[in-house]
Amino acid sequence: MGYDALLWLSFGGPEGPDEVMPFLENVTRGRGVPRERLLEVAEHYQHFGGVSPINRLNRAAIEAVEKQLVAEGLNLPVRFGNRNWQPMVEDTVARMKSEGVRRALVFPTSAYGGYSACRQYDEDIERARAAVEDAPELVKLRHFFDHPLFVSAVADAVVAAHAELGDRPGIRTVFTAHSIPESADRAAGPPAEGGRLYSRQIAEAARLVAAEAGIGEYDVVWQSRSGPPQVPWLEPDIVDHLDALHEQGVEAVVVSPIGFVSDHLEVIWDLDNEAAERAAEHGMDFARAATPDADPRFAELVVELIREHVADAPVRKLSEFPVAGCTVNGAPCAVGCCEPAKRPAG
Ligand SMILES: CC1=C(CCC(=O)O)c2cc3nc(cc4[nH]c(cc5[nH]c(cc1n2)c(C)c5CCC(=O)O)c(CCC(=O)O)c4C)C(CCC(=O)O)=C3C
Ligand SMILES: [Fe+2]
Repeated sequence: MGYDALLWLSFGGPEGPDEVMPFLENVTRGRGVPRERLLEVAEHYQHFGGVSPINRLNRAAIEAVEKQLVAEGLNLPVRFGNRNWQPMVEDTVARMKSEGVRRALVFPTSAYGGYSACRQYDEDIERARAAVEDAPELVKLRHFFDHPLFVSAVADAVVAAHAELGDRPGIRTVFTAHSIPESADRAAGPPAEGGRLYSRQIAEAARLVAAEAGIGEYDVVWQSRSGPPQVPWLEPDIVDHLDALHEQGVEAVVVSPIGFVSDHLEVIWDLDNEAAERAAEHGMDFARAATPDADPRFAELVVELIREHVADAPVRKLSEFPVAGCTVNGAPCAVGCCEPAKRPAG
C-alpha cells in the first residue's frame, strides 16, 4: 500500500512537576510570551501534580486506532511523537527510520488550519526529518473539522451535555477554541483564499455540529489567550462571554471545546475550572461537552483518513471548504500558507 507506519503527531505535555518549566520553555521558545504568563500557566499544571493528561490521552487514542486498523485489516504500526515534550518527534522519526520505515502517514492531533494548528506541525515534520539522515517520507493527513465522524461525535457530546442540564429551554450552547493572535488568523490559509482559515473553519465546524445536534442559537468564542495584552487576539474570551450571557439573562450554558480533540490542560483548567467557576458565580448551570477522542468514531475517523491514501476511500466532508492540510515532508499547502508571524529579533 506504499506506507509502512503512522506517525501520531501531537503537542506534548509534562508528566511530573519538574517537567513543567522545561516544557513551557520548549512551547514558547522565541514566541515573546511574557515570563509572568509562563509562571501563571505553570501553576495551572501544578494543580494537577505537574502532569498534563495529554500524553495519556494520546496513548489511549493510539491504542483505539491500532485496534481499528487491525479490525479493518490494515497492517500499519503507529508511533507517537510530540512537538514540545517526550516522546519528541525527532526521536520518534529516528526510531522509525531504524525500524526500516521508508514512507509514513502522519496524523496531527488538530482538526484545523492556521499556524499553530497546522503549519507548525509541518515545521515539526521538517525539523524531525532534518535531524535524521535519509529520513522517511512523511505525508500529513488532511484537516478533519468537517468530517462527518468528527461532527457527529462532537454533536452527540453536545446533546449529552444538554441532557445533563435537563434539556430545558433557554440553555445556551457555546463553542470554544484556542484563541490565536488576530494577525495569525488573518495569515491563516493559502493567501489566494483571503485568510482567516482557522476562525472560518471553527465557525463552520460549530455550524455543522449545531445543525446535527438540532441547536438553533449558539455562540463561537475563544479561550486560553496568551501573549502581551496590547496584541489583539481573537475575542470574545469564554469567561468574559459568560458575563455577557449572564447580563442577557441566560441561566444555563453548555460549553463545547470544538477546537480540541482531547481533555488536555486547557480544557480541564480553563474550562472546567475557570469558566465553570465564573458560571457558578453568576448562578448559571454549566455543563462541559466531552471532546471526541474517546468516542469510537474518532478511531474510525483516523482510519478513514488513512484509507483515503492507502485504499482511495472517498473523501467524506460536510462543508464546501477545499481539502487542506495534506502536506508532504512538511512543505506548506501553498506558498505563504499560514505564515508564522514575524517576531522582533531577540
Ligand atoms: C490553535 C492552538 C491549539 C489547537 C491546535 C492543537 O491542538 O495543536 C493549541 C493547542 C494546545 N496548546 C497547548 C499548550 C500551550 N499553548 C501555549 C501557547 C499558545 N497556543 C496557541 C495556539 C494553540 N494551542 C498559541 C497561538 C500560543 C501562543 C504562543 C505560541 O505561539 O506558541 C502554551 C504557552 C503558555 C501560554 O501562553 O498559554 C501552552 C502551555 C496544548 C497542551 C496542553 C496540555 O499540556 O495538556 C495544546 C493541545
Ligand atoms: Fe496552545
